[in-house]
Amino acid sequence: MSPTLHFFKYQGTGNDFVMVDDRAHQFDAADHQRVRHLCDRRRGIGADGLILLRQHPQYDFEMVYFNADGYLGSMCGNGGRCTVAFARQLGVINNETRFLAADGPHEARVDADGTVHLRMQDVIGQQDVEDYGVFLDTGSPHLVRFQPASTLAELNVFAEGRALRYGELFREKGTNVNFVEPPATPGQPWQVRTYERGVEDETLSCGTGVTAVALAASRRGAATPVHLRTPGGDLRVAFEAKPDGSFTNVFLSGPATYVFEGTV
Ligand SMILES: N[C@H](CCC[C@H](N)C(=O)O)C(=O)O
Repeated sequence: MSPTLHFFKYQGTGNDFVMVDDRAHQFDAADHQRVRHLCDRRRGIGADGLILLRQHPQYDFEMVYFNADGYLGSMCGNGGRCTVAFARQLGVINNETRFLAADGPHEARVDADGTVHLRMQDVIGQQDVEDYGVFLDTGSPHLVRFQPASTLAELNVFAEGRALRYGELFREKGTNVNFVEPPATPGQPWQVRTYERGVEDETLSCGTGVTAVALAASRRGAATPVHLRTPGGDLRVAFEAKPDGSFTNVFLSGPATYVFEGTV
């Protein structure tokens, strides 16, 4: 039997997380089965991932992110914003912070309306992958596929995303897969649906995913900040494109909301 656990539930544009105040480093991160169980929507609390907020000697806190499959994931953008809101709720930070995540240090700022602006790592560049789309690493690996007009709503994201994620090209490490519909008229948002590695399903939104989409869209004329619409809500990505094809000052902005808490 695992010891009693007090948890908090957060969501950011419908990407939902079990959050644990593990400042004391007591949660067994190697217990994949327990994490998977807690994220199970029928047998547990239910979430796309679980996040530990841990104390760190050099940063305000450390964010340790697990996918719903129970294993440590790479960077999670929506989870990062939620962890910042959680740290604020716990009184660990005020409105600005510097914290550590799987891909290195991040800075964030919280507006009066609760919007969290999360600084992502610089992105080295983007790679065209045959007919598959554009590949970028925004802290997590992402394939970006631009779809023809008016096809995104009907697309079978689960089947198509899964085939690519387990396909020949990405088999070893897998990838997240984002399907994008450019705006029909200028000023409208870029629409995005994402199949997530580690959740192994479509989620309502993926933060590192929309970041990848925004940077890929910048090559197709999207100006910073890019407005993106996921099934779970709207996000914005601001960036500075450098002449060598890399990106710096990348910020992911959007809501991060407390849902409930409990004990299991
Ligand atoms: N939902 C997350 C992405 C998690 C990446 C994860 N699925 C992995 O590939 O390890 C986000 O908002 O950025």
